[in-house]
Amino acid sequence: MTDAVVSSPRPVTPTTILARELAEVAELIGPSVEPELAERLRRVTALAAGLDPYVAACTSPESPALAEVARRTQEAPWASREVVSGSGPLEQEMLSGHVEGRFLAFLVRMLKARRVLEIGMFTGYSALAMAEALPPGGEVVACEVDPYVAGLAFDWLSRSTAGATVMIEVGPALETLERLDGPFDLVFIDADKTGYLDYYRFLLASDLLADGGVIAVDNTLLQGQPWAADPTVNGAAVAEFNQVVADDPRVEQVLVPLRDGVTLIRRT
Ligand SMILES: C[S@@+](CC[C@H](N)C(=O)[O-])C[C@H]1O[C@@H](n2cnc3c(N)ncnc32)[C@H](O)[C@@H]1O
Repeated sequence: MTDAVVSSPRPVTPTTILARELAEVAELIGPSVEPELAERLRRVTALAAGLDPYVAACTSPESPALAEVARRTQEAPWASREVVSGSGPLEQEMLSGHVEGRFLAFLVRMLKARRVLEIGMFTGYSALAMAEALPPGGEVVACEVDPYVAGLAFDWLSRSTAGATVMIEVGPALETLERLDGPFDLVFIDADKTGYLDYYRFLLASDLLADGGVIAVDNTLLQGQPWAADPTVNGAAVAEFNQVVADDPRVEQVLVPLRDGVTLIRRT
């Protein structure tokens, strides 16, 4: 692969964006600053920049199979790839990663889940993280609209025993949901942000979610856009989603400020 330039993911979470902003502010202010201000700037920058590495260091490591999916995703030539209608541009930053993967796996085990539904699979990292936590005979059904990434995920996941059990459904997720049979003990929503409300409403109106089942929704902090920036279309969609869920008397929910935010929702 000649055009693959391996680059580190850019900051896409409130904390990593904050760390980058603080480092840039320190750069702008320069060295000729009062010692106390310089020291405080150093402290807040260290606080923000050190959080994610510390959280990762205190979290169980990812499996070799997951590390492999992460590595291959980082090395894939996203920039040179044509956008497939409906999916939007795909980029390595979409991958949830080590800590969120362990979080999802923890949920699977805590719920004693047997069937898991993922809406938005990308290269398969979170699907594999959840599949690894399932008991024998359990299954992950993973929806993905983009045939290119679905193909990558199929190839990469089939290299591990747990990954080979992931059932990949290619197509717009809402159409897939209409023909799936429930119930699922855990549903992870991580696809197009403008579709979140449709997925949520469909899940609550159908029998796809098991009694006591949990919906986990990714990116509900969306880089801080709902409260701290002019929101993009996706930011506005997530802000509306969060408000609808917060106002919905049928459910209880908690927004966990993990990475870019994960909201856990269950019927009351
Ligand atoms: C943020 S990525 C998912 C990341 C993945 N869950 C992980 O942790 O690695 C979002 C994915 O949703 C897919 N997607 C977008 N719109 C979709 C739709 N309508 N139906 C199914 N998948 C969709 C995109 O193609 C993309 O691969």
